This record gives sequence, C-alpha cells and structure tokens, in this order.
Amino acid sequence: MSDDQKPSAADKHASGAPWRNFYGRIKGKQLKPAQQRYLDEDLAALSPGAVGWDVNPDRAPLDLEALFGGRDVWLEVGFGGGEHLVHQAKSNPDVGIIGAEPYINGVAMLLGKIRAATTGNIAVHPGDARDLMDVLPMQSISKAFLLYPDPWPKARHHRRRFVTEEHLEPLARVLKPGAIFRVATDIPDYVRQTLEEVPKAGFEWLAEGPEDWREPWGDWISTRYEQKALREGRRPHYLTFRRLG
Ligand SMILES: C[S@@+](CC[C@H](N)C(=O)[O-])C[C@H]1O[C@@H](n2cnc3c(N)ncnc32)[C@H](O)[C@@H]1O
Repeated sequence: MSDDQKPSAADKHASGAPWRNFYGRIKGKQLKPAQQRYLDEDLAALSPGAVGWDVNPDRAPLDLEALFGGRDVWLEVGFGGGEHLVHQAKSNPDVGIIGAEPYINGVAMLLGKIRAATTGNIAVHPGDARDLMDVLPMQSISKAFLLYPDPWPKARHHRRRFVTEEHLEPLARVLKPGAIFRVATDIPDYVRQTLEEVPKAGFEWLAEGPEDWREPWGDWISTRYEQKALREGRRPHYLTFRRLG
C-alpha cells in the first residue's frame, strides 16, 4: 500500500484517536533480563501522566507543576539510548526533562542510565512524541531537542520526517515564545528540509555565521547515532532555532 492510500491524520480510530502512522521500529532484539526489569519496575513511576488516548480521550493537559514542581521543562524527541537526555538532566538539576521514544529497547537503555545517574528530574513517555505534544500545555516547554531524527532518505518518504507540519505545528504550540529548538542531523537533505520547514512553523534560525552549523553546542554530548554517523564518514550539522512570538 502506498502512503497515499493509507489513512491520514484526518482519519480517526473508533476511540476518536487520530490515525498516526509510525514507521520506525518499536521493538528490536530481545531485551536483557535487567532491561525488562527496568521497564517493569521503573517506567510507570517515570510516566509524565495520562498521555494515551485510551486513558485521556479528552486530551486534558498534563499537570507539569505537579510533575516537576515549577521547574522549567525541556523536551527531547526520539532520545534513542538516552545518553543526551541523562547528560542534560544531570547537568541541569533545576530543569525537568520529558523524553519521548517509541523504541522500547531505547526506553529500557534510558531507564538503566537513570538508575545509574540517580537523577530525579526526568519523565519518560514510551511512545510517539505526537501523543505527548497533544497533552502538553500550550507554551509550557522552554527547550526542545530533535537529535538525529530518522532520515527517511527516499524522496517519497520525506513526508515521514519529523520536520513536517504534522509535527512542527504541535511543537510550536507547546513551546514558549523565545524557547530554543535544537536539531542535529548528518543528512544534508534533512538540513535543507529543516531550514525550509521550521521557519514556516514560527521559528527563526539562530546562525552566528556561515560556519556555525559545524560546531556542536557547548553542553553537547555525542549520541549513539552521531557516533555511527561519524564512523561512516557523515558530517554532523547543528541547527539552533528560536520560537518566535
Ligand atoms: C536515528 S534515531 C536517533 C536516536 C538518538 N537521538 C541518537 O541521536 O542517538 C531516531 C529516533 O527517533 C525516534 N522517533 C522517530 N519518530 C518519533 C516520534 N514520532 N516520536 C518520538 N520518537 C520518534 C526513533 O524511534 C529513533 O529512536
């Protein structure tokens, strides 16, 4: 079936949930017993609240005050193995960070790192960031990270990329005016699409000179995917945007 024949976001499930295709991997190789234990023992307590359509069909906004006690809240979309998320949480104890990641093996890896780091300022949504953004209060997030999003290199798959209206419009809605949005990618055509689409959604690119995109952020820690890209000879690009308004 081609993308055109599939249900679109305008189509709904019987529950009222929009039909959101997720094309990435949800499960990889068999989890190690310790990883399964992290999921069983830790995940529920780290939940940001009622995100699923089954438990929150009216999409009532999450109580971030109750979750993080009035801290600034940051969002990481697609945290992979969680190394960047935990690094930021450890470096910024006065901030609360919510991560969304549908790949359950990645979620288990993050939970292992949270145990080792004993940080208390992380919430984890083990699913699609779109479902999370539905229930984040308007203008509640002061920084967002999109680090090495799935590249979808074929032209007919570009519409699956995160930097499309379907994702950027809700992201813009939940970010505070002036909030920072960081995007890292190793795919030149992803840079092109990001620079075209993100400003259309109400952001400005903060480029401090033509070579600015080559330099990682001062508080950067390289991610698993970036390490793979470097091994395979691809160059990272670091783009910083500010939410207008
Ligand atoms: C290429 S990996 C990069 C992972 C990590 N950020 C890194 O740099 O190592 C992209 C990740 O984005 C996740 N992802 C894709 N679509 C997503 C969505 N709609 N919401 C949340 N995560 C998503 C995938 O499951 C995958 O783990």
